[in-house]
Amino acid sequence: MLQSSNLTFQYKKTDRLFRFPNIDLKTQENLLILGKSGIGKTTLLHLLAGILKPSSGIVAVNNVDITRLRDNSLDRFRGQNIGLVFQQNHAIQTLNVLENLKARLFFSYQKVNLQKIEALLAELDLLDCKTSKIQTLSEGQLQRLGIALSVIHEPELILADEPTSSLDDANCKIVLDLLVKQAAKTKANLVVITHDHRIRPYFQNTIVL
Ligand SMILES: Nc1ncnc2c1ncn2[C@@H]1O[C@H](COP(=O)(O)OP(=O)(O)OP(=O)(O)O)[C@@H](O)[C@H]1O
Repeated sequence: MLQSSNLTFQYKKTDRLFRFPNIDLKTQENLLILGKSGIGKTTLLHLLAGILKPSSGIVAVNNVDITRLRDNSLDRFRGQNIGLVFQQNHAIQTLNVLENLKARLFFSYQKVNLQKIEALLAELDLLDCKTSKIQTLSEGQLQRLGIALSVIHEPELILADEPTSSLDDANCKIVLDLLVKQAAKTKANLVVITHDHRIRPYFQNTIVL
């Protein structure tokens, strides 16, 4: 469950104060946040992930107000409860696909379960490249690895930043289907921010910033 209320944010040395609409998602509900470039979508996503601290307001993930957590507790909470899908690939280049997923579980304070990793890789059509180095993967494989890294630890909340904007219609559908399916499997809230209106039909809730 994700809630935010009265969220405002101001970057240091700037005048602009962002005010964001309240969010209240029940278990398994998903949310699409739409808005034009520069409106503050990534800023809001970073507030929901606890990467930025708001100037005011709260963000509660599974009833924990993450704005009140101190650095170590916040890192730990985020590692265990939040999965982030970035536009750019965030895999560790010196590790192969399997090692990246093992590392992700390790940093989430979870036991490394090879069967679980391989099952997810098979679902995302990545099993054949489990020992491949990151720099040898195709764009599509990298994208699917990004999804694998964001869900392997079965987070309560999956946050995705523009996961489809550079994709053609066929790949856009593949990525969205995977995200929605993975979120449903672990009963997670899925929040996607984008300016890509093609993905609107996938979502129960939409906020336009
Ligand atoms: N670290 C920062 N310091 C000062 N201003 C910033 C910082 N990061 C972002 N901004 C400004 O805040 C505004 C909102 O940025 P943000 O990245 O949240 O927008 P966005 O809606 O995600 O845009 P886009 O769709 O282009 O990625 C922009 O005007 C940006 O220049």
